[in-house]
Amino acid sequence: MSRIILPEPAYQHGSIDRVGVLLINLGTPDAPNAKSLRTYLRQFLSEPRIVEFPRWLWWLILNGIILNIRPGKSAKKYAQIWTPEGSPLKIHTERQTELVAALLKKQLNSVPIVEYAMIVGNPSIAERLQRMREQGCSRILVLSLFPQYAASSAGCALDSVFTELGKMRNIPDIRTVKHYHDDPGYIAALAQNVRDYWEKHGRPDKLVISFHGVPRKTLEMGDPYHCECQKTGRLLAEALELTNDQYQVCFQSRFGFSQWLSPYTSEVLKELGKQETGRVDVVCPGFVSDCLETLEEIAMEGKTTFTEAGGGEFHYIPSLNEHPEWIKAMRDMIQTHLAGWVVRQPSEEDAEQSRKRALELGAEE
Ligand SMILES: C=CC1=C(C)c2cc3[nH]c(cc4nc(cc5[nH]c(cc1n2)c(C)c5CCC(=O)O)C(CCC(=O)O)=C4C)c(C)c3C=C
Ligand SMILES: [Fe+2]
Ligand SMILES: [Fe+2]
Repeated sequence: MSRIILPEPAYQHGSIDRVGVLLINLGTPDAPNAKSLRTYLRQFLSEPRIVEFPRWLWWLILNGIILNIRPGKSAKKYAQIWTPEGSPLKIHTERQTELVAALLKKQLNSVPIVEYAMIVGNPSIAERLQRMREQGCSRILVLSLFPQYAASSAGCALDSVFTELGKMRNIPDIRTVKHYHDDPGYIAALAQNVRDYWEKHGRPDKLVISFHGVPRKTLEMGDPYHCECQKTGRLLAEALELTNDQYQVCFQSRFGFSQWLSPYTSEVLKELGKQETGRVDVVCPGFVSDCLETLEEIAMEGKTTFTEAGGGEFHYIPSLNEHPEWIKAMRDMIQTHLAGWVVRQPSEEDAEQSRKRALELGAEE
């Protein structure tokens, strides 16, 4: 396949040499209607890392069946979670970007340009990489907003970045963070978010820890996603000091008819309902922003499944969204991976720690 290497403005000696950070999330439709959903689903479901099927056969199924039925159905679901400012996924991703940029600015003396992009829809990875190059970014750190690596999520994000870099003449330095399912800052933020919720609303009989599913065959083909989800689940339960019978890891959002990772969240909730469990809380650590899959599939559909089967109270614990511990965890990961590219300045917290230490030392003398 031939590839066009794009022209660039003439090279300038002494031109600005900036560091950029690109956060990547999945993407969301532009509006909750069938037309926008058709565009979104066509792009999403044409990604070879999302649907691994013989191309010609998948083209027929996608265009002949799925794009005629799913856009209308999905649009109705999106309409239930849409806000006056737009799609929750986009709003949270935008806010996270602004907040982490502000924290980095406090701590680094060479301030990186922080942008976000979406694998599917807008703003696209191509557009944002181009914009970062125009702003003088010659070194770019890519952090995908999927803590657990799956070929269909973080893999897809990295693939799209590499495709765009492959078209550039003057390719920037690139660093990538492919996963952080066991990062201590991420786990501490998840645990704090759950504790905050329990402080306000009390505790459940069972904590259901639900992750987005993927086809089971991808596990057999070497995708680490299943193991990374299990590890996040275990570390979160340990941080919350839960015993084995107080939590359950499971997988949601099955698409199509093949076997996906199990147990399925819907079946777990039905079973807990049948056992007349007094209260179930569900948390979704794989989604750092609330989106269709958490707000509709879990908080609405999941609640109905559980209560109709005979269960008592159902609570959905919101995603990390703009939780300060999560923003700090992102900042720390970014700083770690920018090592050597930017110089760290002592933060307010560091200065405070030094003042305290000086006072303690004074008292000891
Ligand atoms: C968290 C990581 C995700 C993985 C892994 C993932 C795999 C995956 N998804 C589909 C099919 C669909 N997913 C849809 C929505 C959606 N998926 C994720 C995340 C992961 N997907 C998010 C964050 C969202 C919500 C986006 C939003 O706008 O709020 C959809 C579209 C909605 C619908 O019509 O149901 C589809 C389709 C597959 C096939 C797959 C792995 C093979
Ligand atoms: Fe998905
Ligand atoms: Fe779903």
